[in-house]
Amino acid sequence: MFVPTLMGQCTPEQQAYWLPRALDMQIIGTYAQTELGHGTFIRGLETTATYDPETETFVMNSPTLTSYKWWAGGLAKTVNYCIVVAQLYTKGVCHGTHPFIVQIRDEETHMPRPGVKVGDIGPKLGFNTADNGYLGFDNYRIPRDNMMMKNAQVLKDGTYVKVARHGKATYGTMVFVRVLLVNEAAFNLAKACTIAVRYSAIRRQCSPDSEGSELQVLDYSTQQHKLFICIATAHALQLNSTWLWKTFSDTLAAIKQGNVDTLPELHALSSCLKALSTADAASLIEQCRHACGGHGYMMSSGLPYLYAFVTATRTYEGDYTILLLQTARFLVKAYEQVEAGKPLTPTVSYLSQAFTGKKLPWDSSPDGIIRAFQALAAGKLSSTVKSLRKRLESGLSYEQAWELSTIQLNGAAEAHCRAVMSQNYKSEIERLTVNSSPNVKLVLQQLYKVYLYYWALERTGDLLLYTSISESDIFELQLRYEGLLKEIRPNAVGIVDAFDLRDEVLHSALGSYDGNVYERLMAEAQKSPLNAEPVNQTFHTYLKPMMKGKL
Ligand SMILES: CCCCC/C=C\C/C=C\C/C=C\C/C=C\C/C=C/C(=O)SCCNC(=O)CCNC(=O)[C@H](O)C(C)(C)COP(=O)(O)OP(=O)(O)OC[C@H]1O[C@@H](n2cnc3c(N)ncnc32)[C@H](O)[C@@H]1OP(=O)(O)O
Ligand SMILES: Cc1cc2nc3c(=O)[nH]c(=O)nc-3n(C[C@H](O)[C@H](O)[C@H](O)COP(=O)(O)OP(=O)(O)OC[C@H]3O[C@@H](n4cnc5c(N)ncnc54)[C@H](O)[C@@H]3O)c2cc1C
Repeated sequence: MFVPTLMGQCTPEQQAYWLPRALDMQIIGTYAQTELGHGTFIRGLETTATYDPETETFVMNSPTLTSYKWWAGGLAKTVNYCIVVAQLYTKGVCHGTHPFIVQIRDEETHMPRPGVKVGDIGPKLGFNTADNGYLGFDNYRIPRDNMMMKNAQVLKDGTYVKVARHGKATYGTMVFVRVLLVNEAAFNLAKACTIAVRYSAIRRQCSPDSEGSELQVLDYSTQQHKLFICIATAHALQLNSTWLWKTFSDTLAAIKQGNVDTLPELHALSSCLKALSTADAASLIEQCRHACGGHGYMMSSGLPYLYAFVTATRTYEGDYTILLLQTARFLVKAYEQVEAGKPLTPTVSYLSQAFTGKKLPWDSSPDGIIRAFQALAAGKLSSTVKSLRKRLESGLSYEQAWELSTIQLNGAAEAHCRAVMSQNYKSEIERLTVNSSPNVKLVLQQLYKVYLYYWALERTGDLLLYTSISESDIFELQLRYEGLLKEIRPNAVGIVDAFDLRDEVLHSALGSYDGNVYERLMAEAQKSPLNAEPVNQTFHTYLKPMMKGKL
């Protein structure tokens, strides 16, 4: 995040100085925004940068324990510079949070600079190869030029000048990384399902009739139900990530031309897609582990590591709930635009036809299911706005009414995001397979249908509320879903092979291409230090004395 922030928040002159040094690794940096006391609420950060016109420096301070920076990757022992987000004070006025480039260690000795307190935050659920750190300042001075001045400047005399056209321009790196994380979620989920599907083709368990041989566990319908949604979701996330990247690039190009009109929609999209893709990837990776039984619990399966790595993405770069609430803000505004008869931006344009007051007629075709997801999102949004307004009418402030409605707001944002993802999944497959063979088309269509049927069946309660779906429609959809799993089964291993992930990347005894699962599990077990000697010394120190009653 260090380099993208240099690119996004520095003036051209600052970039010319800092970027070559960072890209050449002459300096190593990190992004230190979160503090012990605040991560989500950026405006509540406590680190201060107070401008002193006498010396033309900023004085950095950590006034409280909770103001210590906490979490930045590589901060503890690796980096010598970091981007510090701090409350800017000049001429006695606080201008809110701004980013600064701060040298924290000597470039030769790597010793922390006087006035800098830096260390490691300790072991975590995962990410233990990263030295996430803490950082505090005691009247530590940095040159005025180290304020990142693309979006706001402090002149030599201390005058504050706002440059950016959008109030949240300094949040740009977070938006960029949220966009990248959707791709990251797809990649890691593809790894997990490659491991679990390959293993399920090797693993045999139980024989339906006592005479016959044991079945590959991949032949069980419940196993297919666990795994094929993982494959389908990996594709859904990958295609949505490519689409989101294009939306991001288009917005960035517009911003460079001085047009910030599409930023709110990009923020709403990157927020909900980051939230849903990381949450879905983490829970489906855990599902892949379940699908591998006991061996999935081994570190050598690769799955615990993948889970620990990906579950963090649900939190960092904006917590799941917080980001869905950002999308909800955008949706409530879109609702008001529909009421006022104003035009809508592309990804919410479906709302303009959605508030008919009638249930959408159920249609079980893929397009029909996508329309149903849209109706569901619109229905939830409409009920949420009603709740919000009822609370306002009862005399509550907007903030109070909003807070009480946040469970529903999150539900509406999740439904909206699912509708957007489903629509993109379908249209991207159609776009990308125009020249593909009929077989490739067929398989990809089977996968997106799995995605649509799975989520329709997961949301039958909502569909009953907002569409005319009947009990027999649900029954018919369930049978269709189960039939689809059987159609996919013969190609399942081929489909995950097509992710084209090398054994070195999978790093799994269960998921290697050659399928030598048991040999690899045994070889990995041999690496345990406990296998280095026939009798461990703890036998003599503790067990034997205990057994002889001498402890
Ligand atoms: C290139 C390198 C990265 C590679 C990554 C790729 C793959 C990963 C692979 C491996 C990973 C390895 C290492 C990475 C590990 C960890 C890195 C982690 C880093 C971090 O976590 S950095 C810290 C991130 N912190 C957050 O995300 C904090 C979350 N909080 C916020 O974003 C905001 O504070 C908020 C909660 C959204 C709200 O802010 P606030 O100032 O209070 O504003 P509001 O009053 O709520 O809203 C006002 C207004 O502004 C709009 N808004 C808010 N944010 C944005 C935005 N970003 N852009 C545009 N507009 C925004 C908001 O919608 C409101 O608009 P209104 O019109 O409704 O008023
Ligand atoms: C592995 C990892 C790496 C990280 N790397 C970095 C880094 O390099 N640089 C950096 O600056 N930060 C980093 N972070 C910090 C990360 O960005 C924050 O942890 C994240 O933004 C969440 O903020 P928080 O920890 O303050 O959670 P909190 O905001 O305290 O969240 C706690 C709970 O409260 C809820 N909550 C909070 N506010 C509200 C609200 N307004 N409405 C409803 N619910 C609310 C949340 O949903 C959550 O359930 C990293 C974190 C992790 C786990």
